[in-house]
Order: sequence, then structure tokens, then C-alpha cells
Amino acid sequence: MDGVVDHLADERNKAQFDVEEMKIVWAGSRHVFELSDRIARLVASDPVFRKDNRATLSRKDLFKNTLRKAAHAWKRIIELRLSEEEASKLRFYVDEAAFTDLHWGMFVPAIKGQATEEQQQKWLPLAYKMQIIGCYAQTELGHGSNVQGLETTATFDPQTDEFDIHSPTLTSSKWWPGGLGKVSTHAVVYARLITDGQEHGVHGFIVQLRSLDDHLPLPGITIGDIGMKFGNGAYNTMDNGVTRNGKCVRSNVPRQLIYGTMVFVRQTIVSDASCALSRAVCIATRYSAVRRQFGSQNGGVETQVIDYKTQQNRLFPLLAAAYAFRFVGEWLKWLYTDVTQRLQANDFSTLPEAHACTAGLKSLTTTFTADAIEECRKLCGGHGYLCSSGLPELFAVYVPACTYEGDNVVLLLQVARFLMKTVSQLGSEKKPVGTTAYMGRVEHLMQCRCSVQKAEDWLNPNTILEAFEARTARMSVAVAQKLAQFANPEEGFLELSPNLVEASVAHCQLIVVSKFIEKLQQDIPGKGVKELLGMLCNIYALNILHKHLGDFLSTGSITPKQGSLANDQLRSLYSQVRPNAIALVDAFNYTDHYLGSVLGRYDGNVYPKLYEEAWKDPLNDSVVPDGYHEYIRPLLKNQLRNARL
Ligand SMILES: CCCCCCCC/C=C\CCCCCC(=O)SCCNC(=O)CCNC(=O)[C@H](O)C(C)(C)COP(=O)(O)OP(=O)(O)OC[C@H]1O[C@@H](n2cnc3c(N)ncnc32)[C@H](O)[C@@H]1OP(=O)(O)O
Ligand SMILES: Cc1cc2nc3c(=O)[nH]c(=O)nc-3n(C[C@H](O)[C@H](O)[C@H](O)COP(=O)(O)OP(=O)(O)OC[C@H]3O[C@@H](n4cnc5c(N)ncnc54)[C@H](O)[C@@H]3O)c2cc1C
Repeated sequence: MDGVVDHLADERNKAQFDVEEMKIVWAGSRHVFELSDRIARLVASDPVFRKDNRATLSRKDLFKNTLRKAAHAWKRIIELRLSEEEASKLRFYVDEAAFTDLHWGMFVPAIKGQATEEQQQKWLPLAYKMQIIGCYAQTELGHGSNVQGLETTATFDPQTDEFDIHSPTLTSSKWWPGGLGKVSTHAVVYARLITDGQEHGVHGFIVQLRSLDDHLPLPGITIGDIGMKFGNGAYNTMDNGVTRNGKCVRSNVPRQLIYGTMVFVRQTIVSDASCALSRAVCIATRYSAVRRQFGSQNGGVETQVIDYKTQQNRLFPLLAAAYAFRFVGEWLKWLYTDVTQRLQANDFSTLPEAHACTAGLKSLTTTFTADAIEECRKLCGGHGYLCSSGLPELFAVYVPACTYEGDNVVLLLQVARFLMKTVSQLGSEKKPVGTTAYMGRVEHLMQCRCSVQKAEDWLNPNTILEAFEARTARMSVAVAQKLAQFANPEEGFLELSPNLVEASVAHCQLIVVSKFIEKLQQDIPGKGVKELLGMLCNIYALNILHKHLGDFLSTGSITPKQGSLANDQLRSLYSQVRPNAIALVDAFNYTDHYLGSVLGRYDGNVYPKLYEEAWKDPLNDSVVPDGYHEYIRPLLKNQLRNARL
């Protein structure tokens, strides 16, 4: 900021907490903060990583530019001898969906989690050095959610000691895998295993797709890109592939581990949700403090739009959710590490809970974040619709997260199965543990009464927790009782699936709230940091209570009067957060390069930069547009009838 006017300085001076300490809480530790800060600046200062031209490049140029960036990133990683942690941060801050996401995010984890030791020794060194580039080829044209319905076959031929991978139908073509279309040399392909004419379900196979000499597909393999996707620049930096046929090398692991990669990736997607959400919120918050509309008295300045209660009511719950998702993401990472260690010791007992938590939280956080990015665009008024706001691209890149790695509704139905199983076991020897431990107090939760009498009573974490637990327990038990009336449970499950999904959402919201409350029980240093986090936790919880009031009232978990008091408390919390809003988004420590938004600039110098940015559009290369002589002039001169169009 040297020599630059900080238009948001007054806002920063209002902060009532230690921003530097909050940056460390957000990062997770001082080590991660320092590392992220260093790598973010490295990326921001490198001209190869510029991204302000993405919206105007053609698909081919966009894609080639992504290849250039990925190659440059790898060069820098080698030159600077970056650790795995630093390298992954570097890719994060380059901020461009690319084949490397799938290579490092799915191909390598799939080999680590599912391949035998011998296979790992063969493939991992090659993958780590990027001497092979891999992708994750599960989804087919005909089946994505229904993994057991995949049609690709892998038939073992004992004579050659090989598997013959075959796509017997058009719908069995692998369709969607990122990186597959143009870049990957190898893939973990999911196929139905057949030996001695017998089927053994879906397994993963490492398949070489392209020659390592000239990049041509190997004989019998047809590969291409599936075509343009939603949004202009956005996700079109990625090649998503279609392929048929191939030969491969043997793999054999326990059935439960086949799904392990999905559990891992869903866990990373929850952390990514807090990044995407915080980024949108940072843009909308800074711009809301810069933007003024109405309210000028005697020729004075107009009101900052962030001071309107409606703006706060839309924006601050999103800010609170960004922090909430950060902390639940941290916890989920711990849960994943724990389940992985157990699996290595052949202990599968916590896998169902890990599956339910990763599936449910992936669904909850991505749905919320996609909606929130769009809300942030609207919070920025007309300028939010400009590509230079960064929000349209962020939305287009982010929104498929609601679909990939498991459609969000399909995933909530998995949570519902887990919940219904838990309810059905109540009263048996098997006591609910972990995130369903509250079900162990179901008798109390079915009849307890919320004690809130005045608005401030809602600031008690135990009060909030019990209201959320009662709501979820009552919704789950109610739907379980309805299910029990069906002679055929699967028929009942289909019929009641909307109610089941609602119970799952309630359960996942409870997890997020409870993990935020647990975070606040830790020792958190820094003036005012814990107080501010407490306010955000209350905003997150009370906003859900307000938005889902129907659930809380229909289950009798709270009274209408208590619902109204929660809303009064929310308004008061907004006023307390307001002076800290800019500092709370500064704590994300995003560089202007990473934010990629004129509206979210750190210095708040929005208008001159918007004006400057507009002139850079290729349409402004000439004053009179190309096409004037063919199409505009004849129109104006009434010569269209004679014109050759
Ligand atoms: C990549 C880096 C990440 C960073 C992201 C940011 C960058 C973005 C760039 C790119 C990212 C793009 C990545 C996208 C990658 C993909 O999309 S890969 C494809 C992912 N596909 C899916 O997720 C498919 C969704 N479908 C499923 O998960 C399942 O098949 C299903 C659970 C819906 C199937 O249901 P069903 O047929 O009823 O179950 P079964 O298969 O028969 O299994 C039954 C039992 O298995 C348990 N189970 C299911 N899944 C899991 C799991 N993942 N882990 C553990 N256990 C699982 C299930 O609960 C059943 O157990 P019980 O029998 O005990 O009830
Ligand atoms: C950008 C992007 C990247 C991707 N990358 C990869 C990749 O790298 N590798 C890979 O293998 N795949 C990848 N995929 C594929 C992705 O995993 C699937 O698209 C996803 O799992 C959803 O499956 P589907 O497309 O079959 O949806 P469908 O299952 O066809 O869903 C269609 C609709 O049906 C509903 N539905 C489906 N089943 C049920 C049910 N049982 N009950 C109620 N409703 C139901 C869904 O809710 C949805 O509304 C990617 C997809 C995208 C968009």
C-alpha cells in the first residue's frame, strides 16, 4: 500500500479486534499463515500468472494459457525446491481450474488409497515427478451418481495376465473426467471386474491412455474434449474428457476402499467452500463500504450501502458462514486423518460416519456457497455483473461443485440412510457416537423446552445447541416413524425422500454449529478475536434458525415468540459486527491478484479502476466497431434492401 491512498482506512481504523491474530486463526496456524502469505505474493508478482484477460480469450487460447501456467508453476516448484505443502499452495493461488487439480487431487490420492504397495512403488514416483499425468475416470455418459451402474468392463485374461478394459456401449464412454480430454497420459478407470465369467462389482484400474513419446492415444482408445461448459472463461480452462476402451495393469483392494478417494476429495471440497465463499464475501463487503446510495443531507455524503440493515441481513450471515465453514473444514480434515489411520489398521468402524459427514458437509457447504456467490453479485448491484468484479467467473467456476464429487441431493440421501440407521438402533446395545452422540439423549430432546425469554438469552451456546439438536432429533424420529409404516422400506425411502433430505440438512447444520461452538472453547489469543468469532457463530446459528423457522416451530423446538426474539438478537449482532466488517474480510489475507476483482480491491479505489478496466476491452480497440460498414451504415442510410448481408 506504499504511496497508495487507502479509501478503506477509516473502516480499518474502526476494528475492535487484532486483525493480525485473526489472520492466524483463519489460516489455521502461524506456520500456514506465513507460508500462504509468502506463496500468494510470489504468484501475484509473476506476470505469467496474470488472469485478468481470461474473460476475453478464445477457448483454445484459454486452454493453451492454462497449459503454460501449469508448466510454469511446475518449473517454479522445481527451481525453488518447494515442499508439497508450498507447491499445493502455489497451485491454489494460481487460481485456474486445470488438469493438475485432478492429477494431484484425485489421481495421486486414488493410487495412495487404493493401489497395492507394489503398484504404489511403480506409479507414485512417476506421478510425483509428473512423468505421467493422471486423471480420475469414473463417470460415464449414462451413469454418474449410480456408481454401481457403470457399464465399462474389466475382464481378466489369465492367458496374457492382463485386463481387457472395454466400453461396450455409447453410454459406457467415460464422460466428464477432468484432464482426460487433452492432457492426461494415464487414468484410474472404474470398471466392473469380470473374472472367469463372474462379476465382482466396480474396481479402479490404472490405464495408460496416451503414448509418452508423441501424446497420441494408444491403439483402441478414442479420446476428446466434451465441449464448452457453463460460463465463458471459467471452467473452460479444464479439458473434460470422453474416452473408450484400453488395456491395463492389475489392482485388487477391499471394497470399502474403492470409495475412499471420494471421501478424501469431499473433505477437501468443504475447505475449498470456505475459500470461495470468503472470496465472494470479501469483494461484496469491501464494495459495500465503498458504494454510497441515498441518504445525503444538506449536500453531505450519501450512506454507505453496508449501513443499510437489509444489506447487513444479506451479507453478514455469509461472512459468518465463511468462518463457520473454515472451522468445520478443519475438523473434517482431522476426522479424515483419523479414519485413514484406522483403515490402515483394518478398523472400518468409523467409515460410515466419515462417509456421512463428508457427503453431508460437502453438500451443505457447496450449495450454500454457490447461492452465496450469486447473492454477493447482487449485493454489488449492477457492477457485480461485470466480469471485472470477479464474481461471474467465480460463480461459473464454483457452481459445478454442487454436482461433481456427488450430486448434492444424492449425497444428502446417503446422510439420511445413516441417520435412519442411527435412529433404528436407538435403545439397542449400539450407542450413537461422534456427530450423532446427541441422539443418545433422544428422550430428553423429544420433550425439552427452549428456555429463551429475552433476546440476549439466545447468546448462550447451550441454548442454541439444544434447539438445533431438538429440531434434528424430532425431524429424524418423525420421518423414521413414517418410514416404519411402509411394508417395503425402499419404497418408503423413495416416497419420503424430500423429508429425509430436510432431516439431513438439519443434521449437517447442527454439525457446523457445534464445531463452531467447540472452536470457541479453545484458547484463542488476540485482543477481541474470540469475541468477534463468538458474534459470528451466533449470527451463523440464529440466521439458520430464522431461515428454517418452519422446522423449529413445526417440531415445537422453540415457540413463535422465541423465534421472533432470535431475529431481534440477530439485528443487534449485525450492529456489533458492522465496525469490524472490513477487518474481518482483511483477515482472509487475500492479495488483489487472488481476489481478481476491481470491486474488492484492498485500497477500495474502485471507480477509477473500473473505468480503466473498461477501456481494456477488445471491443474498445476501435471507436467505430468492426461491422459498421456492413450492418449499421446500410441500416441508418435505409440501404438494407440492397445490402448483401
Ligand atoms: C480434485 C481436487 C479437489 C479440489 C476441488 C477444487 C478444484 C476443482 C477442480 C476439479 C474438481 C473436480 C473433481 C470432480 C471429480 C468427480 O466428480 S469424480 C466422480 C465422483 N462421483 C460421485 O461422487 C458419484 C456419487 N455416487 C456415490 O457416491 C455412490 O455411488 C452412492 C453412494 C450414491 C451410491 O449409492 P448406492 O448404490 O446406494 O450404494 P453402494 O454403491 O451400493 O454402496 C452401499 C454402501 O457403501 C457405503 N458408501 C457409499 N459411498 C461411500 C463412501 N464414499 N465411503 C464409504 N462408504 C460409502 C454406503 O453408505 C452403503 O453402506 P451400507 O451398505 O452400510 O448402508
Ligand atoms: C465440472 C465437472 C467436473 C467433473 N469431473 C469429474 C471427474 O474428474 N471424474 C469423474 O469421474 N467425474 C467427474 N464429473 C462427473 C460428476 O461426478 C457427476 O456429474 C456427478 O457425480 C453427478 O452425476 P450425474 O451427472 O450422473 O447426475 P445424475 O445422477 O444424472 O443427476 C441428475 C438429477 O437426478 C437426481 N438424482 C439422481 N439420482 C437420484 C436419486 N437416487 N434420488 C433422487 N434424485 C436423484 C439428481 O439430484 C439430479 O437432480 C464432473 C462433473 C462436472 C460437472
